[in-house]
Amino acid sequence: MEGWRALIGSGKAFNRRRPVPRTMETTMQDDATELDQALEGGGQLDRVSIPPELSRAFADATLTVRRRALSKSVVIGLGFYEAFALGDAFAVPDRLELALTFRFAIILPLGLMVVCWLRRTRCALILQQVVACGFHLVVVALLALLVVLSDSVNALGFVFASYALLMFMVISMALPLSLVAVLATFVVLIQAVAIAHGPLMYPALELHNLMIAIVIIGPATFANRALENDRRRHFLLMERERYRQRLLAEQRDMLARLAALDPLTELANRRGFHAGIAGDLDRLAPGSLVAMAMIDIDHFKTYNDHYGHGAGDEALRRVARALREAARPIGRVGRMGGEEFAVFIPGITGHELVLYAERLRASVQRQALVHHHSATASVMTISVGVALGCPETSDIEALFETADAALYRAKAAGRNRVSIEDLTRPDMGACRERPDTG
Ligand SMILES: Nc1nc2c(ncn2[C@@H]2O[C@H](COP(=O)(O)OP(=O)(O)OP(=O)(O)O)[C@@H](O)[C@H]2O)c(=O)[nH]1
Repeated sequence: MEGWRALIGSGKAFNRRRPVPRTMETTMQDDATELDQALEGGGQLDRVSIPPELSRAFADATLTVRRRALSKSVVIGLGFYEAFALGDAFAVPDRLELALTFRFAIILPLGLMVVCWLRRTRCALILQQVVACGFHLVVVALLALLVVLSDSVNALGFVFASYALLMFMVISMALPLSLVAVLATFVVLIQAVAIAHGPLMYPALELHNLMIAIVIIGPATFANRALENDRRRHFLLMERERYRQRLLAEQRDMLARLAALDPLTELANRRGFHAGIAGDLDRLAPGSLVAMAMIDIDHFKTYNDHYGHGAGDEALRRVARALREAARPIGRVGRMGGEEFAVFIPGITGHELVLYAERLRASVQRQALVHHHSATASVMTISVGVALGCPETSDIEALFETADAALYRAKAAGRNRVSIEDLTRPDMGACRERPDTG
């Protein structure tokens, strides 16, 4: 059987592939175009829009990144809060004990609890964002309390620290802009209260508070938006790449199928037919026989000459349909070129073959395609040459050649008939026919 496969070549997969509906390909092209458009839109400040049907996928794809950003911001924030304990001696010398209590007895355990919770929880992202923001706001509130309670002017340094903290939160936590607005409002209000009750009774400080807020919140929001746009662009690029890969694979499949198909009759062409035979041989039970039928339409040239090429094409389609029907369920039909067809019949016995070949011949005659210029009959007919062989002892080339010779004999004997050559006869090979159970 090896020799057969070697001759048939490697195109085995073509026939087994499922046809892809044209609509799927078109849809994927449309999707890729929509993604192109989405990628083109959106500058640094304009939000890069995600097509509505992808918004869920985008949310899922960025969920891990956003969750990680939250716990990272709390961990990094904690590092800063504890490290800056050293500055308390300078900022609030009169409230040093309270400041250290805030940092180590409240902020540290609370922060650790929030980090643990953020890493474990699977609750809605917005809730996690609110909790993480809440933690940072507690820190801002405690610093503000120190400003209020301390008599040291240096305590006002905590106002600046709070704005630095706000900038860090807005940039690092991948927050939605609505939450950024709420967060910023809280920080500004807390600072306003702290300044109003702080150690320096200087009304202009409130104005400074607002100016600092604007200077900090503006660039921080810009950075937040730019990072969000980067996340969106990255997602869209990945999606577009995925669509294009799928489209390419579908187009490759379609090309392979087209390369194996005869466009006129939609039967396998010579290449597809050979590839199909390779698959049939793979599935063949050991010791089984196979047959090849070569089929040629009788007096097709005169049919073309008298009825025209268009009618000839239609006749070829009708013959192909008739053969495909008659060859079922075991035979594989292909168009070898011109008005020549072939049927490969795996797992058939000599006795079955006689009837099978006759069925092929009769199927075309039954079409009753009027052919008044045929020297054989008044309707279109075919001649069939069949070779029965054993894959273990003879090769596919020999089967084709023998079937061709049988076809020649059928033509010479008057056409519209079947001629069978048996390569499994004791003098020609070692295979034996299975007992005919029919
Ligand atoms: N309409 C049409 N005609 C085709 C096509 N391919 C080949 N033919 C014609 O098929 C005819 C084959 O003619 P011949 O090879 O002389 O055979 P024949 O007339 O059938 O004679 P016998 O086979 O000896 O019975 C030629 O006229 C080709 O032009 C095709 O795709 N469409």
